Amino acid sequence: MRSFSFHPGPRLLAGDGQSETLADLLPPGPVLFVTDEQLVGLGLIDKAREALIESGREVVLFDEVEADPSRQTVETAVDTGRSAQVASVVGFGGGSPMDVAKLAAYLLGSGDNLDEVWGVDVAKGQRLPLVLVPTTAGTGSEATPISVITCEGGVKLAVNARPLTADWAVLDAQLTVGLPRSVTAATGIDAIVHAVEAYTSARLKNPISDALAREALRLLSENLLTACTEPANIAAREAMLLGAHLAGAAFSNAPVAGVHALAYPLGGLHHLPHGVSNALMLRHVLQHNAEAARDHYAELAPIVVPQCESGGSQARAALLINRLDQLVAESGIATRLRDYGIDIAEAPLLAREAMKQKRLLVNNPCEITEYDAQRLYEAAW
Ligand SMILES: NC(=O)c1ccc[n+]([C@@H]2O[C@H](COP(=O)([O-])OP(=O)(O)OC[C@H]3O[C@@H](n4cnc5c(N)ncnc54)[C@H](O)[C@@H]3O)[C@@H](O)[C@H]2O)c1
Ligand SMILES: CCCCCCO
Repeated sequence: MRSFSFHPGPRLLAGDGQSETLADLLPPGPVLFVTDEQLVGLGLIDKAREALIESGREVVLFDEVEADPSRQTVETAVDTGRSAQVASVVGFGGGSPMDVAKLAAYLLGSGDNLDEVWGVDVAKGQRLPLVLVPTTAGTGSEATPISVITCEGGVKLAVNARPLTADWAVLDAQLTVGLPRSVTAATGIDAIVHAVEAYTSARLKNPISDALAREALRLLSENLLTACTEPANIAAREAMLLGAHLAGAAFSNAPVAGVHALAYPLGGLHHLPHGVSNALMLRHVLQHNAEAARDHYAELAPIVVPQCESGGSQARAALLINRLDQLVAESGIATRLRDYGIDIAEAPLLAREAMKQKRLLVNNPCEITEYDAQRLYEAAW
């Protein structure tokens, strides 16, 4: 067997109503509860917050997280937690609040500054106790040691280090039932991209990530459209949440690549939702990769197109790409850059920005040059 390492994620607690058991997972003392205003307004945090208060804990609410959170938001969350001398942190929401919560727990616990810890395995300090509760399905952020922050000029930077791994992830699909169709679709596609890119990750692909990615892709591809069309279908919602978590565990160890690298500038510069950015670039990057990743794509094809055991690897790879593209379209996501007011003349700038994501591009099955990226953005326009 080729040598590899694998880091398991947080301990997992799953099932209805589990988000109300947070008090059992946290030490005594004030809790920094990181979420966003919309979730507060929807009442989604109420049961969890009330349970913490009933347990005798002060809940210090930080609900200022925006989509694709900024450095400033992280620093404000840290200031809030430091002022209240919190003993633990809860991240409750989609990837945006969870990423802020991870960094707040780390920076409060270690005393490091954010600018000291960007990159892979730079953060080596201690963090505060941390529990993550995802409400989208999803980034899988609750499973990863990663936080992605949008910095000056729209450049997305990441902290990717084991201390950011939460103590617990709590999967409570009831929290995702109210996801609007557009968010269900975008976050579901993001999870599918995590699974596919982990399976073809050039440097760190490994048997455990492969197994997680395959099961994630099965759960996600079988349930995405049901979750979109039947939002109250709890079985579909559970499958999506578990699939997103497994995909997060997969890419934590076999990192994402070209689709994400080209998606980031669309989020950073145009504030497109993260999942939409991935959906826009998915078909084009997979087609670019098709020759280099043909065998791996062919191995994944029967998961999303069950009757395709026959046919050569090239044909099955094409079936995978076409089926995923069909899922994006049927989920209702508009799939052209022009649909979001982006001018084709921006392709060179977007390509230059994508090239900054070298830590992602090195995981792609084949090279993506700046010219390739420009061409892919033009194809996506
Ligand atoms: N750390 C990681 O491993 C990782 C992985 C992928 C993406 N990300 C990051 O995650 C962010 C995107 O996260 P996201 O796609 O989950 O979206 P998000 O957290 O930005 O939320 C998107 C919108 O959906 C709303 N929402 C969330 N849950 C809801 C619910 N249950 N019902 C109704 N509305 C709900 C939010 O209020 C928000 O308005 C990006 O910053 C991306 O870079 C991180
Ligand atoms: C190191 C960057 C990892 C990216 C996570 C998916 O958005």
